[in-house]
Amino acid sequence: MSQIDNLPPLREVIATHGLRAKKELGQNFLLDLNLTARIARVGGSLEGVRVIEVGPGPGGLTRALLAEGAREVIAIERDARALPALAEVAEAYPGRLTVIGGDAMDMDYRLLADGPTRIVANLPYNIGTQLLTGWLTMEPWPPFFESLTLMFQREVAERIVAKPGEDAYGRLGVLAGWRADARIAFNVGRQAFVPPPNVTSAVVHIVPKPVEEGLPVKLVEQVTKAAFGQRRKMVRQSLKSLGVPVEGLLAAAGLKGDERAEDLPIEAFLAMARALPGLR
Ligand SMILES: C[S@@+](CC[C@H](N)C(=O)[O-])C[C@H]1O[C@@H](n2cnc3c(N)ncnc32)[C@H](O)[C@@H]1O
Repeated sequence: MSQIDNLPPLREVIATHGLRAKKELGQNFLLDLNLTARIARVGGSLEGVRVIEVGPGPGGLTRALLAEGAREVIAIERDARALPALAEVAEAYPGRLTVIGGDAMDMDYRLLADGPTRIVANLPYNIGTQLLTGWLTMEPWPPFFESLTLMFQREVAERIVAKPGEDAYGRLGVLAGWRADARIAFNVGRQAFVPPPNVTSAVVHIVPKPVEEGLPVKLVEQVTKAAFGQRRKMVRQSLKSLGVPVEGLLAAAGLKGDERAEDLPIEAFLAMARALPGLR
C-alpha cells in the first residue's frame, strides 16, 4: 500500500512539522500504511463507529482509522507540535476528526463516547498500563466502549492475556481476565517504529464481558495486590498484609493456604474479594 489518502507521506509530515521523536512522550511512530491499516481492522469493521485514539502524533494510525471507515475519530494528543499536522488530517476528512490537545491521563472518557465507541491506540509506553487499568476498572461495567485495540511492549501484552500458572500471570491478568476477553492480535517488530524501541511490541485486543454486579473493583484489587505482593510465597502468608483473618478468606475461596497466587484461578480472587467486607 503506497497511499490511502491525498495527504503527504508520514516521513514528509514528520519533517515538515519538525516532529523529532521525544523519548519522554513515548514517541515511537508508525509509518507503514499496511501495518496501521491492519491495526485499524483488528476490531472488525469500523463503519458507524466512533474511535477514541490516544496519542495520534503525526497521524499515521489516525489516517488509517479514517480511511478504514470510522464514522469519526476523537484523538487526544499532548504534544502541541503535532497539532498542525493533525489539523491537515482533519481538513482532509471534513467533520470526522476532532483533536483534543491535552493529557490522556486527565480525560473523562465516558464524556467522549457517542454511539458505538472503541478505543484504538499505539500507546506511549510510559503510561500504557496506567491507562489500561483505568479503562478496565471503569464503573459501571460493561463500560461505554465496545473494545480496546492497543499497542504495548510484548512483555506487557503477555501480562494482560496471561492465564493461571503462566509466568506472566499477575494483577493485570486477573483484572483483564475477570472483566474482558483479551488476546494478542499480532506482534510488531522494533523496526516498524521510528525510532525503534528497545523491545518487540504487540497489539492486544480486549472486549469487555459482563461481570457479577456489586463486587467492587477495589476489593478485588486489594486481594490481588496482597496475593501477588509476595508472589512466590504461599497465599496464607501473602494475604496477611490485608489485616483480616486469613482463614476466613481461604475458606471463602476453598483454598488450603499452601497455594501460590500465580496458580490461583481468577474465581478464587473474586471469592476472596466477596468475603472481604464481612471479615473487616
Ligand atoms: C507511541 S507514539 C504513537 C504515535 C502515533 N499514534 C503512531 O502510531 O505513529 C505515542 C503518542 O502519544 C503521545 N502522548 C504521550 N503522552 C501523552 C499523554 N499523556 N496524553 C496524550 N498523548 C500523549 C505522544 O506525543 C505520541 O504522539
